Amino acid sequence: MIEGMRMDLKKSRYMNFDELYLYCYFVAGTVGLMSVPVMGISPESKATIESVYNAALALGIANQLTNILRDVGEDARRGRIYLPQDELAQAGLSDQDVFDGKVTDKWRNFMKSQIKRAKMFFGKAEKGVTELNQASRWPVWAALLLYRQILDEIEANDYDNFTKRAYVSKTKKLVALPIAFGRSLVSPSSRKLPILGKA
Ligand SMILES: CC(C)=CCC/C(C)=C/CC/C(C)=C/CC/C(C)=C/COP(=O)(O)OP(=O)(O)O
Repeated sequence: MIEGMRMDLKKSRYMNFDELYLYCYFVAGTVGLMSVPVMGISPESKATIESVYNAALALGIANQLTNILRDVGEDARRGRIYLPQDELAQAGLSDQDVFDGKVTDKWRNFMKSQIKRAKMFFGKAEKGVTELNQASRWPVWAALLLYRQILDEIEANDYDNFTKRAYVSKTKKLVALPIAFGRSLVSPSSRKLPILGKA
């Protein structure tokens, strides 16, 4: 984690997703990994320990990617671009376009693919939540559902993450909590098929 903070002080550009992933791993993936022994794995879980850690790591990465996508405008105003440089170029975008902050079709398409990838990490994370101890499942489901909705809000803002800060309304938060609670009642043993434990 300290390495990630060091990296953030030294770097303001990421050449490709591998570099960005490493940064996300350091600053957020590590938080996810450290949470597992604190929260505990359910005694009923038949999943491999490795698969639970992988899900926790994925939630850290998903959260950090979401943070980055939400804060594009704010970061650009501080001269920072966390988006992968090669993917920006492939989309026909330059740093200057990010600094100019105009929502164009190129930007929308670029953002769609970035959001899709972040959602994929949330998907990986979902597979591990049920394996956690009962008491930890509700807050983790709540955090996952609420944070993932920030991505939906970026879409709802027509991908304007330059001038708008995507956030989840109080009403949507209140709706998410009972949904998270419902999901937290699913225990590892009540699963029909063991979906974890395989590579
Ligand atoms: C899914 C399973 C099996 C377990 C759960 C494991 C957990 C709790 C994962 C979550 C890890 C987590 C909370 C990561 C934090 C990521 C994050 C959003 C960091 C934000 O850091 P900054 O970049 O300082 O934020 P700002 O940009 O808002 O300042």
